Parts: sequence; C-alpha cells; structure tokens
Amino acid sequence: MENSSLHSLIETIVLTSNNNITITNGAGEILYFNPKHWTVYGVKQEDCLGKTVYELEAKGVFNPSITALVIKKKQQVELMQQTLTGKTIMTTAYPIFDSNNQIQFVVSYAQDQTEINKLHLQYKELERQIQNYQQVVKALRQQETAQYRNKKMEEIKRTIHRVANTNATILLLGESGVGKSMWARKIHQLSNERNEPLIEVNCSTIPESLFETELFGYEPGSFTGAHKQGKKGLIEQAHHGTLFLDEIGELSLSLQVKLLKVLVEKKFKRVGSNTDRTSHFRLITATNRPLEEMVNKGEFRLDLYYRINVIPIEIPPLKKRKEDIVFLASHYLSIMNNKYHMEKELHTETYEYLTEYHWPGNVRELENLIERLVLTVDSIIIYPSHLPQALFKNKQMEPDIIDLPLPKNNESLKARLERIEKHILLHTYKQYPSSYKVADLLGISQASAARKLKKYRAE
Ligand SMILES: Nc1ncnc2c1ncn2[C@@H]1O[C@H](COP(=O)(O)OP(=O)(O)OP(=O)(O)O)[C@@H](O)[C@H]1O
Repeated sequence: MENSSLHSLIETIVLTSNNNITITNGAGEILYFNPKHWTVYGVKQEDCLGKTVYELEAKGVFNPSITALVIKKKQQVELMQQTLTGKTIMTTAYPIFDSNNQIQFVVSYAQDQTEINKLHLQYKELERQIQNYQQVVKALRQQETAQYRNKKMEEIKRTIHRVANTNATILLLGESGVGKSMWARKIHQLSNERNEPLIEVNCSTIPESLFETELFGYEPGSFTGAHKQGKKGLIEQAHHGTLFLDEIGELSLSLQVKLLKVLVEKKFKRVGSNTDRTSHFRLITATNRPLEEMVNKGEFRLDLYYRINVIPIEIPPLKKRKEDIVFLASHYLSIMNNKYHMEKELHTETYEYLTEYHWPGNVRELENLIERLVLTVDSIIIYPSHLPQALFKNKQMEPDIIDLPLPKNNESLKARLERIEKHILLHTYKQYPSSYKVADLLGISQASAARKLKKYRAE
C-alpha cells in the first residue's frame, strides 16, 4: 500500500474512533489531535498542534498530562484526567520506541467519563431510592401496623397523629425493641414529607472516624479511598425528608458537638469543601438510654438534649402493657402462619405464660419467639411445654426427697406411693401451673397429668 493511502486509512480510523486520540513525539510535542473531540478538552486542533503537552498542562487543558508521564516512565500509563471544561477523562497512553530504544511517539486514547459518572451518580441515587422503597415495602409486608390495646399506647398514637405533619423534632424513648423505629417510620409516613426520603442512621454503627464523611459527605479526591466523584452525605440525602437518628445516646461527646453544630447552624460543609450547604429535614431521634441521667453525668450535652427533646414520646416496655402481649402474639402468629403457610395455634395456657413473662427484648423478642415456635413445633397446637425455659420464672425443680411426708402407721406401699405422687404433682404444679408443663416435666401424658391433678387438687 502506498504511503499516502495508508496515511488516509489511518486518518479515517482515527477520525471515526470514539476515542480522542492524541499523538506526540518523544519530546511531548503534539503531532496529531483528533479534531472531532475538541469539545472534550475545550481547545481546537489548531491551538494544540505544535504545542507541547507541558504547555497545555500548564494552561490546565488537562491535568495531569498522561503523555508527560509516559515520557518520564517509559511505559504504558492509565489514569483519570480532569479537563479545562470540567470533564473527567479516562486516558491510556503508550510509548512507541525507535531502534535506539528512545521514545519516538506517544499515542494516547481518551474517553469522556462525565456521562458515565453522571449515570453512576443517578444509579446510586436510584439505588438509595430503591432502599427507601424496600423499607416501606418491608414494613407493609410485615404489616408493620402498630398493634396495641394499652391505653398509654392509644395516647401515644394520638400524639403521633397530631404532631406527624408539624415538622416538629421528636425524641422517641424506650427500651430496646419497644417499637421506636417502627413509630419513627410511621411519623414519616403520616407527615407531609411522606414522598420524600426517610434516612435512617444508626448512630452506634457509624465509626467515629467515618462520622463526618457519612453524615456530611465529601468532595472528589478529599482522602485516600474516597469515591472519585465524591459522595452525598446522609444529611444531604435527607433534604426535604426525614432524618431519623437512632441510638443517639451512643454518640460520643465529640460527635455530639458536630451534630449540634449542624442542627443549630442548619448548614454544613462536605469534607474537603469550603462551600456551605443546607439541608432542610425533619429530625426524629431515638434512644434506649436515660438521656437525662446521661446529661447529669456529663455524658450527653445539655444543649443537644434541649435541641432534640422538643416532643419526647416514651414508649412503655411490653411488661408494663400486658394486654398488648396476647394481642401482639396472635398478630405475629397470623403473620408467621401466612409467611410459612402454616396453621399453628397457641394454647390458652401458652398465652398465660407469655403474659407473665417480663420480655426484656420487648416486641422484637416476642416476634422472634413466635416465629421460632411456628417453625419448630411439630404439633398444630403450641403448648406451654414448647416454650423456652426462660419463660418459666424459676429453674426446673425436682421435689426434694427429704421433704416427702413420713409414712403413717400401717400405711400400705400403694397408699404411700400415691401420697408421694400427689406431693410431686402438686409441688410441680405450684411451680408450673400448667398440666402440659407438668406432663412434660414428669414424662407422662397430658391427659394423665390433668386427671391426676384434678384428683389430687380436689383432695
Ligand atoms: N405495637 C407494635 N405493633 C406491631 N409491631 C410492633 C409494635 N411495636 C414494635 N413492633 C415490631 O417490633 C420489632 C422491633 O421494633 P423496633 O425495631 O421499632 O424497636 P426499637 O425500639 O427501635 O428497638 P431498638 O432500640 O433495638 O432499635 C419490629 O419488627 C417492629 O415492627
């Protein structure tokens, strides 16, 4: 092939390529610059030809110059460039050596990543929205409708309905598992911001060192390991919506200062930026810690306490609303039956045991127990004997043989054994007032336990 046709063939290939191709000599002087892509760099072909990459780098046309790096390293280089037009370019450059092993040409290919980055950001935003909707769907699927009978809970519901669309700051208090997060979600759903994001942040799970970048976000390249395009913080994501700070009592004093600053000034800066940003959000916080006590001990800042304690709502523990236990138990039973396609039932005596228990893990513990029972009990009916030991106040007790009644004069062995049996049965029944549990503990059938108990209790 003639030199001229080869030249025009190469020219066509370069021109039709999607890459921006630049060719320099070994001194970095531009010999060829694909004219089609001047918009990427913001300079025309005629402004580049004959110039060195060092001159263009100094003018900020691109930064850094990949060709300069190839000349320095004498090898292929790949990197991301920023251009005068504010674009992010992915570039790869190769050296071409002459017979003396000196660089004769450097060919670089550049691809505009701006659109890809934009798509990536949109993708992340969609991912975040999906996560939000997933939470909503999960709540709906689990029929996360608050179930209660207790009067205090009825009052709480009324307060929540009253304040939900006022934008007032709410502090949810109560033991772990009482439903603080559930009520926070409910408030958001009832508020005017229901179609905006609800950003849930568990303060106890964010490491101190990441708190600022997580909450405030960061600018591109602010620290090693940062995403190239920077990141929106949770506070920014909550803009126009609700920011729910769970476990706020776990925040260290230094993080409390940082949080207070945002709440007072209503603005923040992304890490690595000097620009103030604002985010308007409804604040809901929750904790199972005694905040007032913590304030007195100097573990929680008084000023932050005042800021978040605008409308405090204390959710009572399950043991203080016994009427809710039965209600919640049958609610979860029907949810689990539906979920696992079962038809389990709780025996009346089982309900009694559930009501007597003190539920340190509150509704969460009850929910988990019902799920476990539905999955592990073979029979249709769930009897007290299927309940875990923790639900029985005292440890299982064997009747003490020394306490057994002494033989009466002329008492037959049969009569004496019956007296001992009576003693054992009544003693066990006193500990566990359930014929099922007695049967289970003594290894007899429930029918036999019930018959014997009826007889001995009547004597
Ligand atoms: N009144 C209720 N009716 C129905 N489900 C409830 C009720 N209260 C709590 N739950 C359920 O109990 C579980 C625990 O509730 P949640 O996570 O809201 O508790 P929490 O107080 O936020 O706990 P923690 O302090 O550990 O974060 C959830 O599955 C929630 O849906």
